[in-house]
Amino acid sequence: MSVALGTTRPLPVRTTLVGDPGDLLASLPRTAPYAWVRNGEGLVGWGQAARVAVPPGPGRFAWARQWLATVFGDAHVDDAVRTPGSGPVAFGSFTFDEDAHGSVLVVPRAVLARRDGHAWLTTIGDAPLETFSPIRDPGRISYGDGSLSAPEWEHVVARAAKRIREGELEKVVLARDLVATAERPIDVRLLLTRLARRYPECYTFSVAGLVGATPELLIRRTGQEIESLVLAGTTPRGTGPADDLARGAALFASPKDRHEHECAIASVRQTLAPLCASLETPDEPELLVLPNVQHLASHVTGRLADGASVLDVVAAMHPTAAVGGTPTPTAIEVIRELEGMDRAGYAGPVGWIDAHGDGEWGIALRSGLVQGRRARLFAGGGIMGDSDPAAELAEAQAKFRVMQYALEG
Ligand SMILES: C=C(O[C@H]1C=CC=C(C(=O)O)[C@@H]1O)C(=O)O
Repeated sequence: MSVALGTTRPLPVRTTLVGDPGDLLASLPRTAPYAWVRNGEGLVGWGQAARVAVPPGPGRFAWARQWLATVFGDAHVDDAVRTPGSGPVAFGSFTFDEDAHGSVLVVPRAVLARRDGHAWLTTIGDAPLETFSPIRDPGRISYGDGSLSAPEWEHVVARAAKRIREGELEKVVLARDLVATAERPIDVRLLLTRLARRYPECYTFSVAGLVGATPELLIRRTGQEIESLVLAGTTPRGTGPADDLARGAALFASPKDRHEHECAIASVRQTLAPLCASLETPDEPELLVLPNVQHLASHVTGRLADGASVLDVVAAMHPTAAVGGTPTPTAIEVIRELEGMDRAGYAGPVGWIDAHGDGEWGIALRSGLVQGRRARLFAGGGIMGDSDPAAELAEAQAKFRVMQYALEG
């Protein structure tokens, strides 16, 4: 059934190879751009062939999978490319909290993609597509506190650390929001272009107003193969190469950060193992150096045991301890109690899925929710018993810089 076209016609989908399209993001029209781009490769989409608000609740991923099965199953597909991301594709963003409204799936009317030197275009329907319009600058940006001021948030971090020391839980990830207001409406394409240029190693994404550049790959599924990049443990960049090196070494040697990272790896291992015939997790993390921060990073790979789709794997993994905590149920309660804000799609799964269940989903970090002239920016960090509130605030400020740069250039 074709939902957005308002008819009971199946979606007529056509994918063809195209010549090098250049910068994928440069093809996007102004309204509702969808994107998942890293190092110049990925998928961008525009228009809407079908869209659904996923109802909140514990069954939301199963509901989404069912909806996708209906929309994709009924489509008339002419796919000359037959690769992950060809044929009909849905972009999605799920709220961090399963009880929150705001999760969405969209099948764009056009998807332009590039991988390994090949580019392809998928279109749905015959109606003319919106064409490119010039990108406009949003003008001066001013910032205000979101739900908590910086000192209030430091206080909340101290309370969480105390509860960890008292044994209630092992780790919790706390975040805060900043509200950015521009002089003129914010053109998401400008943010995407700046993010992709400055953070090429990250996944620059845009789905239904949620925009960012996340370094954290929750899961990529290509046939039976899966990959994940687990991040936890962070230090801001230094003042120069020597300071960077010293900070990186200190991060690597920090028991607090290593423990924080081990919690994140353990949660990923625990949720992936039952789904996999084989699973490889490294013994030691590596350093991932980004323009604003350095992270402890572990690259996880595996082979699925059966035909689970990428969304099934997302459902099993979310929320990992990199954005929730350990143990997960207690951490979620503490987040609801202490943060005092709705995370919306921040720290939730964001990405794309095709009709064969392949796809790539990240954790929506270093992101903001853009609406008109306003954007709510989010950043947080893993809190342990020995966390220093001032250091956690500095880490969150460093993470905010990603979206502040996207807004201001
Ligand atoms: C919660 C965030 O980062 C997570 C991912 C990587 C490193 C993290 C950390 O070191 O605290 C966090 O777990 C954020 O960017 O808002």
